[in-house]
Formats: sequence, C-alpha cells, structure tokens
Amino acid sequence: MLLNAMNLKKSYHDITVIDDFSFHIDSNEIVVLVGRSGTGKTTLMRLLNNLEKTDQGTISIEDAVLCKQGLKGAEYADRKKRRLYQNKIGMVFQDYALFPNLTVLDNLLEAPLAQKLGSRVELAAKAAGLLEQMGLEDKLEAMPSTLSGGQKQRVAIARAMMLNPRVLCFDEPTSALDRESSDSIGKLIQEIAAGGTGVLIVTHDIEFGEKYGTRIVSSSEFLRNH
Ligand SMILES: Nc1ncnc2c1ncn2[C@@H]1O[C@H](COP(=O)(O)OP(=O)(O)OP(=O)(O)O)[C@@H](O)[C@H]1O
Repeated sequence: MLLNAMNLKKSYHDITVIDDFSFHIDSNEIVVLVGRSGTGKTTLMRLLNNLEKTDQGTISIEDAVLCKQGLKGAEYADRKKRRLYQNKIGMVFQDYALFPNLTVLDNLLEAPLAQKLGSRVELAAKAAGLLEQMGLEDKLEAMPSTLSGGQKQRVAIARAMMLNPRVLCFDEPTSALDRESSDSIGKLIQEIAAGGTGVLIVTHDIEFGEKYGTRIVSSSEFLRNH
C-alpha cells in the first residue's frame, strides 16, 4: 500500500463532512473520487495534501507519516517529518496555478530549486525530458498566458512530476478541456500510473472516470455510519 488514510474525521463548525472514513491508494492505481457537489471530495484531497488538517485519524505514504491518531484526535508530525510526507505527494490544481510571470521552464524549476533537489543544469535537463514526453518541447520559453488549456494542464502535471511524487492528485483535471484534450490527459495519467505512481482524481466527468480510473470511490462513503 502506498497511501493509507485511516479513520478520518473532518468537521467545519458543526457540519461533519467526513466521519470515520478509511481509504488507500496502491502503486499503479488510478482512484477516481466521485459524488454530489458539497459532499467533501475536495476536502479529502486537501487533507491528504496537508492543505488542511484532519480532526481525527492517521495519514501516511509508505514510511512517511503526516499525522496519527492520538488520545485527543490527530497528532501531526514535526516539520521535518511533515516535509518527508509532503515530498511524496503532489497536486495538480483545477485552475493549474501556474506562475504567470515565469516561463514554462521556470515554472518547472521553481520548487525543485527551492528544495535543492539538484543543480539548475540537472533540473533543466529533467524538465526538458518531461516536457518532451508531454509534447511541449517547443514551449520551454513560452509564458503560460500563451498556452491552451490542455497545454497548461500538461505543464502543471510536468511541474508536479519534477518532485517525483509517489502519489499525484488531480482536482477536476478535465473541467476546462474538450473531449480530445481530456483523452490525451487521460492517457498521460495512465502513463504516470504505469510508472508506479498512485493517482487520485476528483471529477464530475463520469465518462472520463470510468474510462481511465482503475477504481471508483464515492463520497457517499464519507458519512456511511450516519
Ligand atoms: N474552509 C471551509 N469552511 C467551512 N466550510 C467548508 C470549508 N471548505 C468546505 N466546506 C464545506 O464542506 C462541505 C464539503 O465541501 P467540498 O468542497 O469538500 O465538497 P466537494 O464534494 O468537493 O464539492 P464540489 O463537487 O462542489 O467541488 C461543503 O458543505 C462546504 O461548504
């Protein structure tokens, strides 16, 4: 098992969104999270990415523990251990969240340079390889505003892959794309999963989920004990 989340509970004020929900992602899996609007899909993804804190439960990827259940709720690991966890998970946001003032290449280099994962030359070679794999070899020096939606999505995926995540999460990856671009993103996600990465996708696009997912999870399970 790659990612393991056990007995998660999350409330906002007096509204419980997730209650005693356990979940896992294996290597090579493409898990598709579906469900009605407002049922906590984005919340789950944000908990797994440490963008928000779970009230209760345990979350780990391989030997890296983000938090574990203590006597009074989830206890978060110290900063150094959280960083180890964080390095194993990546997220591609719905609006891509590219830096508009940086070229495509610099968008890819920013995080790995900040984390000192290699020299600029080494990382630029890796970035060029990823962009070539995604059919964007001629866009290294382009600014994000000059790219199509599908191209921006690929740059966002390449940027996440620069950090070698074991688990990669996608929030509504096809919402801004036509069917053809969606299919090419689906195939790219399949290639990423075939390389051993675990994938989690939140989507309203059932056709995409059924075509490319290896397992479907419904957010109706978040509150199954109620
Ligand atoms: N920061 C927050 N503060 C208060 N309530 C929140 C917060 N974030 C989410 N919620 C509430 O939690 C519930 C779940 O929201 P969430 O965005 O996770 O649902 P979702 O299934 O991803 O919805 P959608 O499919 O519309 O994106 C909603 O009722 C929402 O209003």
